[in-house]
Amino acid sequence: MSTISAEHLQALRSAIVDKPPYCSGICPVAQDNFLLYYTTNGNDARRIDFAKATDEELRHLAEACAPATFGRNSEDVLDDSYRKAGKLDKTAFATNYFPLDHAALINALRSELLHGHDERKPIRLELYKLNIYGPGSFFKPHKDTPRAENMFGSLVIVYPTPHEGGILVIRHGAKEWEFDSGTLLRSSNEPSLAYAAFYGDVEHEVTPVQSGYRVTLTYNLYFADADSTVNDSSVARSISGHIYEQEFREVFRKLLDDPTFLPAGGTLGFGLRYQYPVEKGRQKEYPVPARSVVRAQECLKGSDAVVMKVAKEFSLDASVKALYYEGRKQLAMTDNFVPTNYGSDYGGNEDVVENIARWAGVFVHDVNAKKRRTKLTEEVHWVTGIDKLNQFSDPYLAYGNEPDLGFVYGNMCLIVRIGPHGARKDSVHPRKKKSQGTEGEGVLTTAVLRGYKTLTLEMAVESSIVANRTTFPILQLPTELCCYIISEIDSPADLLRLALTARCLCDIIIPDHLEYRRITNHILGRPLWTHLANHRGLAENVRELTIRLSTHYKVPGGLVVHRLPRSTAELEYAFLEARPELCKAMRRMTGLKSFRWALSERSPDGHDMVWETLLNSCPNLSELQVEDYGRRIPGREIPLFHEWKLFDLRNLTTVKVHSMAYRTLPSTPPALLTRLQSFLLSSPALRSLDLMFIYADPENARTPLDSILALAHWPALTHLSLAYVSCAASTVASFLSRHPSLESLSIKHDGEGRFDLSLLPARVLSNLKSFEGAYTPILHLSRVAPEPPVEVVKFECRYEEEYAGLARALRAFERTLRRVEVPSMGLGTGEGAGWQRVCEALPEVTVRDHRTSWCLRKMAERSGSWVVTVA
Ligand SMILES: O=C(O)CCC(=O)C(=O)O
Ligand SMILES: [Fe+2]
Repeated sequence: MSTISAEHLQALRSAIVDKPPYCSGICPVAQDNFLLYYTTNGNDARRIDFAKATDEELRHLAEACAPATFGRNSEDVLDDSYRKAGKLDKTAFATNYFPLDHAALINALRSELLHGHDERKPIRLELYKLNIYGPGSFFKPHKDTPRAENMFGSLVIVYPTPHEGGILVIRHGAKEWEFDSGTLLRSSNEPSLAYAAFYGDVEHEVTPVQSGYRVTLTYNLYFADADSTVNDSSVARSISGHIYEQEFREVFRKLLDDPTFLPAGGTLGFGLRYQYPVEKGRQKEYPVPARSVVRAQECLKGSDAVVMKVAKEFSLDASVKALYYEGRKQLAMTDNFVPTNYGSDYGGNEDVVENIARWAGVFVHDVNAKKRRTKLTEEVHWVTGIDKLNQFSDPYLAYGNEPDLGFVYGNMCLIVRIGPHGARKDSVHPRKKKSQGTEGEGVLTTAVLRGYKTLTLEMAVESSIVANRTTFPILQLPTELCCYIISEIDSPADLLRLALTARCLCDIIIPDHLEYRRITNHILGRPLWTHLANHRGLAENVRELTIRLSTHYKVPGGLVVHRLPRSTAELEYAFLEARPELCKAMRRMTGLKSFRWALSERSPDGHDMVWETLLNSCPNLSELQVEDYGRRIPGREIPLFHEWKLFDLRNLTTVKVHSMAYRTLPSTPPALLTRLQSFLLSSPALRSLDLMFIYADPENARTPLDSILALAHWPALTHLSLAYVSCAASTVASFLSRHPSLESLSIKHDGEGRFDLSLLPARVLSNLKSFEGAYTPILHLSRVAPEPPVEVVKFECRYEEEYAGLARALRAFERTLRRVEVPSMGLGTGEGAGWQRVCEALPEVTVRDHRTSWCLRKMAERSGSWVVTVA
């Protein structure tokens, strides 16, 4: 563990006391630069020379002015208890003073206000207003309204008209500075103007003028062009800024030389003192912009810039990081913002922040480190605290029974890593060290390595690289190859792990891949379809596309909430309009593997446009999940579900088809089975099958699966879920005997054993881990899977008496059973007592009740002998 004394921290802290967030001074100008022409009634103009203006002339100017307004909540308001001053808009006057003509002033602005990269950027001034503060005029504390993304501050020029008071007070953090233009100008022997320039995010006020007139010109300060820089190295250096920086440098150098200061190395944290932009604005036409901490790092201001500059001079590893909070404690620290909107990838309602730390960064000040048994904890010694300036909150989808929005809170900070005494120049960087080993063990997962090794092998063959091919460092590969490897990785979790091994990978993987791997959108979320259609390279990175019926959706860059049309007719129309755009986007998704669609709209062509697109443009599609909640509308020619081209798709590994399309049809349409049969039988690689068809009379109508199950052989099948089906017991028995690989089996609503397990040979399902079904099949379970690895049983209860039998049947699984789930427990009946019986028979088992958890919780309180989890 690194050590640091309170005095050491204090020494640094006092050396980094806030650098003033403004610059000010006086600037000599030629005698004839003080002229102002202003209109008096819209047509006539008057001339005033501020170098020798009389009181009478100034009073006339004040009378020509309108009362000054100010911005409040994006409105211009007039309120003379807040601001009392006169103003002229820039169309009402002309001056012959142009600040840009005065190199001394501009150089002072650059060198004192701007830092690093920004110091050399060209700046643009925009004249904003003329203000006149007569006796009693003032402007209460405020921040100026930013007028554009590249506006960084304001400049105030004060004419040399005698005045007392009207002091500009600037505040930032707990500090305060004064710019007393009246006194400054009085002290000058040559004709001069006073100036003050400050950052946009600092608070300032003008105290009441006691006597005379204070006349100002205000300017907005912009970067002229964010990408170009001025190649003029003769920028004047501000003496005061220099002294300040020098002091911090000296204190820091002394500490680094001191063998008692972090003898074994360690990490210093600095709260940022200014607010920074983080949006990279990469995806201009798309509403959700990409963010990066690097964007903030490029434009550090004031003391933040000094810390960074000095740390870099000492070759220390210094960078801006993102911090994520658990409650009020910082918990995870990452090299960049981590997209939090992966929903189930983050374990749903589980602790998102903990996962951010585990996957994407390090834990900081982690009180639970022992419990988590993680080595990724980095102790940060905070030199200065973190305030709210750069706080952010990121939404994520929390999956419970219904997806819900959750928020993760975070901030940014500046981190400086320091090496052990004696090797101070080699900064400590735990994560980097890790990835310098063999392919970053423990960070890269098998999927990454698989892609990586395949590639290096291919390269070796192609270019006869023989030596040391398995430790080929990924970062030395040409960018295209790197991208190729990245595109081989499907899992967002793996992508994130790889991204966080190096900043340059982060910049490619997060915005271009991670954000696009899984997309969930409403079909009417058209900006996204257009965006994907226009960006082939990004669309190719989509692996999973979900179109569902909800209000919020995960799209690249974040989550969006769609407001949907109210009426069905409007919705149908909007839907038909949007569908070609969806298809256009899908045509670009050549890497798509999974397509999920929860439908409610019915369409006259059975959505064939969508299925055809999948057939023709998505050769890698292996997963299809369709939930059709649409109703048949009487009198409308709409093809029956089984007629859709959906059933032309082939070679799938996961198929889920739930349809309520037959809710209004009296019985099973035989044609469905022919299409369904050829569809399923041409998917020999099937691993997961989930079928449900509901008919008008769900108690009696069942989908007969005999002909399909008699022929099917899916050697890889592990998951089978069937609802509202029937099949002869002998067919069931032979089908299940042919599928010993099954790990999870669910038979719901089969009308009391129409999918009858009674003839099943003993021990056929020796891999079964999870079973869901009614009472009768559960009674057969212990015979079918006698060496029971069964861990989860879901149960639909129908009669009171069944509980006793259930308790007995489940005892066979006592050793392995972890959970019993009760999907549809009713209230009020004798069920409570029944469940109590089951639970008492299985004291180690968790009972999970999806709907009426309060009922079980009540019982748990009473009995105290069993565990209940609330889903
Ligand atoms: O006149 C000054 O010194 C400051 C004026 C000001 O804060 C403003 O116009 O927003
Ligand atoms: Fe202001």
